[in-house]
Amino acid sequence: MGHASAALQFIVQPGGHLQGRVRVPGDKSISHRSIMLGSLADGTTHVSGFLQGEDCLCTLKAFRSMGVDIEGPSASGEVTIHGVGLHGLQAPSTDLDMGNSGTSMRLMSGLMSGQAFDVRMTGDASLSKRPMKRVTVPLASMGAVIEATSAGTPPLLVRGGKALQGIDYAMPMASAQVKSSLLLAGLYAAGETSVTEPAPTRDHTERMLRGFGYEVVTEGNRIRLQGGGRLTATTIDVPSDISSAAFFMVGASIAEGSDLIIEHVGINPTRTGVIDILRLMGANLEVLNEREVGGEPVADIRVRSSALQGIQIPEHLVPLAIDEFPALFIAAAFAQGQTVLTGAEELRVKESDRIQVMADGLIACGVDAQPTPDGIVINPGNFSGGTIESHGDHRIAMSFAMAALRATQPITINDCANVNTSFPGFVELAATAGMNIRTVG
Ligand SMILES: O=C(O)C1=C[C@@H](OP(=O)(O)O)[C@@H](O)[C@H](O)C1
Ligand SMILES: C=C(OP(=O)(O)O)C(=O)O
Repeated sequence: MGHASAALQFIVQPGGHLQGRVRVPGDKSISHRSIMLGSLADGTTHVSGFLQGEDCLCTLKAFRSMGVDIEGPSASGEVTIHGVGLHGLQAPSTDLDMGNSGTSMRLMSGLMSGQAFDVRMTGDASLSKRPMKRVTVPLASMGAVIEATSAGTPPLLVRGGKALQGIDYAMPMASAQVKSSLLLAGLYAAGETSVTEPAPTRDHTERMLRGFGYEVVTEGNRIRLQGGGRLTATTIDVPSDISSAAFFMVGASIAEGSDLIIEHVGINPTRTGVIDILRLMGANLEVLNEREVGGEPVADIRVRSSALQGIQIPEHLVPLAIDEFPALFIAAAFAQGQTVLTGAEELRVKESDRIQVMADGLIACGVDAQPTPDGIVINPGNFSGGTIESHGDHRIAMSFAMAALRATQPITINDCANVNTSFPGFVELAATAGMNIRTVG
């Protein structure tokens, strides 16, 4: 992981529009969870539409190194997982490399806490700076023993052979990773584990556990399960990732003359904040052909260009669009009037500090962007172009690529190799849809 060149650049020429039909890769959150639960189930789980991004491949390799026989992924994203049962994992002979993936590190912290063996989990430079106390502290209160750096960052050494006890935990931040980590530890804990979220977050773990026949109760913002059950193998059809679709929603909204259909997008209501926010800004988005695929709602999304308005982003939408803010800041930069975001301090602890890094990039392009502790104020102006430092953050890189559609000068984006963590084939797909984008390095 992360061996691709850090010097990879995107060079995007200004102008153009997006048209036709595109299908973006599979959902990252669902792909991770399909490997985890499929590995721990009794029986054989078939996954289609699996995201072959580096993040999910880290999760897949981790389970292979713990003795799970996993076939694929095939070129079309088919994966077959021969589950070993909740107690069938074996000690890996090496550290588990989680690459750039916070989801892998945090969810696995919970799962590994319930195993009979020790595991050491490492990550790349970005992941090694991300906060893990948000999982290690509540897991410790369940009886887990996890060693981290003094700053509470990876590498993490998770000690095995500990008896876990269920807890009733009120999460201090709205995090699906923390919720999922505790629920996965709860599978191994005595009694009930319950997590209360301050605001709804993505519920893929709960849905997928139910899909594997495990009872999970959701009452308002409280989610609970009993330890000691079993998972039964199932079939998982992974929809396209709305977080990847978001770049194209923003690109088609800002680029005059665009008319794009993004196919088979997951529209789980805990993920659709980006649609709500863009609509509040005046975007022309149609949700077509809604259907249910393997327990997750899916639709085609038609996007036509429109004149966007700056808005005050409602705080309740923040967790429902958490990964889409880099793209939404680009939309705001081309809107009429000011956009204000608050209540989004979580953006500072993603693959980069997404508030600061986006503000720096917008300013480099000539836009007035003022970071605040928990958000940003964007005053759209003359968006010229320039050179952007993505800091190895995939979502920063793809967001600025889309900005070129309305910029007046070319945009060069540095350090783009990590686009492969979530969106392999981004450059090719963007070019097919009408962008003038190439890679160098
Ligand atoms: O559970 C998940 O799959 C994810 C949860 C979110 O993180 P947080 O739980 O830290 O908000 C999100 O940013 C991440 O890309 C994926
Ligand atoms: C925050 C993200 O992922 P992770 O936390 O898994 O690294 C993301 O993909 O935007």
